[in-house]
Amino acid sequence: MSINILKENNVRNNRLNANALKKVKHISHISHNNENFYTYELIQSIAKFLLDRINIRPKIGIICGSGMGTIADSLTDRHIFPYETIPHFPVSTVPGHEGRLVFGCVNGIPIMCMQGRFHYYEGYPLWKCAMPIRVMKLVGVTHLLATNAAGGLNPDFEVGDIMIIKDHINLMGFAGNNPLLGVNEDRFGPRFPPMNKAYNKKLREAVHGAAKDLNMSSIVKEGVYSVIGGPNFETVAELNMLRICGVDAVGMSTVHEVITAHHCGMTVIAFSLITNKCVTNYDDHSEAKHSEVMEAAAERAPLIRSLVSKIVSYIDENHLICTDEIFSP
Ligand SMILES: O=P(O)(O)O[C@@H]1C[C@H](O)[C@@H](CO)O1
Ligand code: HPA
Repeated sequence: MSINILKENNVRNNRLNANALKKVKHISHISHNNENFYTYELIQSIAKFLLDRINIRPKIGIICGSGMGTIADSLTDRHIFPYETIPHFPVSTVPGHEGRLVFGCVNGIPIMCMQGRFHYYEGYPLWKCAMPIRVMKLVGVTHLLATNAAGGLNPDFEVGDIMIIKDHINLMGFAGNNPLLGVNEDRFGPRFPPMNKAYNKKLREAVHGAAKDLNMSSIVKEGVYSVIGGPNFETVAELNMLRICGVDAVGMSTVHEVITAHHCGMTVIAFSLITNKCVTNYDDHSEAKHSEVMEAAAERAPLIRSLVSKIVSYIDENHLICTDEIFSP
């Protein structure tokens, strides 16, 4: 390669790096600082910013998993806030996560929906990934429905199955990483929140009921979700270890949101769409791919929308029955 071409390449690379740095600086999201700078008052100001601009008061929050953004697209009377237009919000960087808050209605019931979530592997500390849950809380949301794409580890699970999450194993928590790290904000919840009832039993039963009504019981399962930090998919040995530990599906999200929501007294229901079967055998040459995850999500989009719509109606009609499981902040 001639000296001139090398020089041109250098100039070009420097320009690209400078642009990337500018973007990172602009979105100011790369931080591994353990100090949660989202004070109660700052979260209040974000909630006020949103409430000042919408005329609905949602009690139900939804988080769209990878490739499941059509849940938000199907809301009626939508008011959309791209994350970069909301003060102090991080931005989404993952394909299949549009990166906006969508307010609107499902069956006339007001909803606050994250069309795109934040993952630890994007470079955000967990307290930052989970911050929108506290915004939901101060907007008035009492019930959270979290969805995600996950790899199926239980050999009985097929691609396209939906696993209602009955419990989780917080692997990142085992390593000391938790969205509640740092000084506790008592106005959100207690220093040491219990987690044995994180996934509301009545709502889990209601989802089975909804699945039955929709004739989809055969694809709706229940199980334990475990979170890894990502972004790499798991090794064979890691997956075999998780299976021995009782894990049915593995993913890279949701747990930090559920912990934060349960901490501040929200009632939680969550489900995983099984988008790929985990490779637990060295002779199996298939590999997990994000494109496959997105395809499986697109395929199931209509069924997921129907299920979400049933769950939302159930919560709206019955939400008072769950208040015994809420501890007040
Ligand atoms: O946001 P979710 O948990 O649905 O996304 C999963 C985990 C990774 O972000 C990605 C891998 O394909 O999908
Ligand atoms: N592992 C982790 N996260 C995932 C997977 C997986 O197999 N599929 C979708 N998200």
